Amino acid sequence: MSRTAQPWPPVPAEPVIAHPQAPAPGEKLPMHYAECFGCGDELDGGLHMRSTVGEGQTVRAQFTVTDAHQGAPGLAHGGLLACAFDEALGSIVGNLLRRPAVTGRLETDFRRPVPVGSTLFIIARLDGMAGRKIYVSADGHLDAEDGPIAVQARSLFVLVDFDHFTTHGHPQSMEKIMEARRRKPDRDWDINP
Ligand SMILES: CCCCC/C=C\C/C=C\C/C=C\C/C=C\CCCC(=O)SCCNC(=O)CCNC(=O)[C@H](O)C(C)(C)COP(=O)(O)OP(=O)(O)OC[C@H]1O[C@@H](n2cnc3c(N)ncnc32)[C@H](O)[C@@H]1OP(=O)(O)O
Repeated sequence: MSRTAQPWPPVPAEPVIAHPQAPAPGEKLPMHYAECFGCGDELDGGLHMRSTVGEGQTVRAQFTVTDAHQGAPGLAHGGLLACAFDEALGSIVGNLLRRPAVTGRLETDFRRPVPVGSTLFIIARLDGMAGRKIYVSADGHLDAEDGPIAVQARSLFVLVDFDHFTTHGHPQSMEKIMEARRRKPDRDWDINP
């Protein structure tokens, strides 16, 4: 149970309808961009997270805390934990809706210390949708899928179209992700919703 007093979603929301070609439960999800700090395989210092679709519109992700992730001695830095949740929540939105979206708001409750060497088993879910706003949340269980909850997060993602990335990002980065999409057209996303 969250310690946050506000209801969730904070506005009247409809159930989120997953894309008809969304990956099925059990499917492992690919990285969405090789230079993504959360999932990319080209950044030595990245989190290298991978996720899998779970039952009932959920995504499961794991994040193992190393010495490189410390804030307090021997404990994970809270900002990095928030990043791991942003990744898991972005993954559920991007992969189950197959539409581009960005994080508008992310709130975290840190309920237990997360030591170096431990693994957070994150389960993310789609909570509701209101226009372009997608509400999602996640629990992070310590060291096992049924371990105690150490971190919880709630987030608002806002659907955007691809112009968002061409307008605000770097053209060469966008070309890189578009090339990867061309190589796997079955994994293409719906754009310009
Ligand atoms: C990241 C994807 C890369 C490209 C790949 C494409 C597809 C992805 C597919 C798979 C992805 C798989 C994994 C992804 C993993 C990780 C993802 C990480 C995601 C990030 O790490 S991403 C970086 C951080 N993120 C930003 O860099 C956003 C900066 N920001 C903006 O770009 C604008 O701010 C924007 C676009 C958010 C909204 O701007 P806008 O002009 O389009 O729309 P507007 O302002 O009208 O907001 C519309 C409605 O949302 C409400 N709203 C907005 N913000 C709110 C807030 N904070 N609190 C409460 N409500 C809020 C408004 O109140 C309004 O509500 P209403 O409609 O009811 O009036």
